[in-house]
Amino acid sequence: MPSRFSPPEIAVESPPQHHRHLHNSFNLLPPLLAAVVTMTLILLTVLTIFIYRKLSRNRTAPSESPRHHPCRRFSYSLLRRATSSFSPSNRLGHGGFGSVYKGTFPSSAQPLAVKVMNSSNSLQGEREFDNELSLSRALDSPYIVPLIGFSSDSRKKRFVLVYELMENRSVQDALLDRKCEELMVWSRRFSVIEDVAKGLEYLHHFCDPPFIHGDIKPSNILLDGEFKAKIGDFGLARLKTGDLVEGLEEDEILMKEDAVVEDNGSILAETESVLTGFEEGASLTVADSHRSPESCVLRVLDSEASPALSPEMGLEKGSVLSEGLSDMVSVKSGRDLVGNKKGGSRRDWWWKQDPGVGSESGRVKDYVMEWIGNEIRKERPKNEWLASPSSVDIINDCKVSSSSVEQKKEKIRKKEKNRRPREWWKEEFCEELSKKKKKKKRGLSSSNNGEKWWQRDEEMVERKKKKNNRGSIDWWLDGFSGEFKIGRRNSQDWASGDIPKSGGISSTPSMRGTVCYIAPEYGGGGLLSEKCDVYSFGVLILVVISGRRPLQVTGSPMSEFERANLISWARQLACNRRLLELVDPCIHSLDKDQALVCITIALLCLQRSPSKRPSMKEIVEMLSGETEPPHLPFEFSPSPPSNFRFKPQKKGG
Ligand SMILES: Nc1ncnc2c1ncn2[C@@H]1O[C@H](COP(=O)(O)OP(=O)(O)OP(=O)(O)O)[C@@H](O)[C@H]1O
Repeated sequence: MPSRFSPPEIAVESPPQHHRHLHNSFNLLPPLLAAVVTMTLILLTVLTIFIYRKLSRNRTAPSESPRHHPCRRFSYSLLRRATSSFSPSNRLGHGGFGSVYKGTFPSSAQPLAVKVMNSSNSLQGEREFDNELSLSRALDSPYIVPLIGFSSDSRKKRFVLVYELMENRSVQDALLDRKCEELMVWSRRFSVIEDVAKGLEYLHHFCDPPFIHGDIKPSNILLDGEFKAKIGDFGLARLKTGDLVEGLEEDEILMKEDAVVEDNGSILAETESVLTGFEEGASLTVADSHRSPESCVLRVLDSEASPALSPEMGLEKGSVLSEGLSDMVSVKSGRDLVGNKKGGSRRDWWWKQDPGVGSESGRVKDYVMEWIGNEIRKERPKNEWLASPSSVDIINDCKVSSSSVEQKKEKIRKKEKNRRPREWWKEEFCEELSKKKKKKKRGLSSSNNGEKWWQRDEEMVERKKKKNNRGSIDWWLDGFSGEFKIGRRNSQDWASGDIPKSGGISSTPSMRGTVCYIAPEYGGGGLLSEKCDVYSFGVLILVVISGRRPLQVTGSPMSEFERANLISWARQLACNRRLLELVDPCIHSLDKDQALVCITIALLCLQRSPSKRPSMKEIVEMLSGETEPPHLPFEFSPSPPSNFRFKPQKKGG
């Protein structure tokens, strides 16, 4: 019988205690690892989300803009790539505060215009950037250049604005420089005028809050691919504080009578008042006298609002601001200027013949005079008729006896061949100035009697009309009222000129407009009102219709001197009922009625009294034919033929 084998009992030793612990640890390891990995993953995810959100906010964070096209923040490197490192070949143009480049994002085909503000040397660029950004985001109209985005880094002083590209660039560029064939059709020019009028109407009356552009001129009117015009560059724009502006319009200007230098329509007065500002602590930098006066931007820099000018920054009164401002007539002004007449006559600048003695005024004089002289010489370098009064005689003699003209011309040509040309135009201006001086001495021009300056002005026009024997230069100078003017300001002006801040919009009184486009009352120290835009729009209409700059010397001598000042020429043509002569001869398919309406509107806009200028709403109605333009004011009524002529030198015997 098989015995049952029972295995020997093996004493099973229980594992030692530390082994059990080890075993337990091994058991715990996987979940522990899992926990660590999970935690790490969670941390990484959170970190990634954080970084991603930060990056994406930097690149594309939508602003609180009410616009349909949200204004986005772009990284500087993205914009650099979009413009091939701001390559000069992509440069579309250059303004007072930097350059504009064409670009495209790698991810989209939309072409862009990238404006890089040069703010390395002054705060003005940064200010314009802030101003433009705050305002443009609030605007949404087919007549305004859309702002797509921006990039800003105040530490590195990089401020960039990104706009929709306007294929045909500015009116200045397309009409005055390139003379685009497309703009030689009347309907296109008319639609440019209409579009700008509607854009300004939107700014003044429909957008919320309403704005004043402050710098309407051809280089700020951009043309898209179909030559539709849009208003751009809101760097000098301000909030239109309706009641304040309208309420102050007349009273404040009246109060500023003293601030406005006697306005008798003379370029000398205008030029002088600019210079007077300089005598009192202004600064001017003019890098290139070949550039036209309208390429100069007047910016009055308040000493308090402009740390760029503070002594701590090493800049003193009258010092040159910066390279970047080189095309600007910049006037440092402010409360310290109140009545601070320096010793000597305010008109002394003219007679300071040595610009090198450190006088800023000398430089301004040089600028204006050199520019006119350059223009004249540039166009007709061989025309010795310009060289001396005796040459002018030849012109006059031409009318009398054409047979001897050639002989005389030849004689004078030989005589003056090696002589430095006498600049007759300078002499004329000097003559005019001394006449005014004498007049003032007699006290004629100081009578004030509480009249508004424009009333005096209009009376002067009437007086002038009655007076038939006007000097040759008077007539030509009529249109310059305000175009070159910066009047004195008193502390009250500055205080009242400071429109209260609202919605982060710059209210600094430190900015002006552009020479030739700036309204006389604003250049003369008044407030910026929507009527300043209306005035600039008037100049713009004349430029668009005539295809000429507001100050331009070209072509044949006699007619050109007459036309050089576009505004006075238009006024003169109105008096002589020859308005259509203003129309660019290159224009075809002209609608004469439309052209007459446009010129009439321009003249209404250019009235010296801001309150007499029409509103943009009224202008749009006139342009659309809804209402008839009113009759031109009395100053444009027909008068006896102008006495404009070159003054022949009296000959002995
Ligand atoms: N959105 C745009 N599309 C195409 N071209 C543009 C655009 N914006 C500006 N430009 C071009 O760049 C030029 C310079 O513009 P910018 O606004 O910087 O200066 P400006 O208006 O000429 O002078 P400033 O601003 O000093 O008065 C314009 O004249 C225009 O030709």
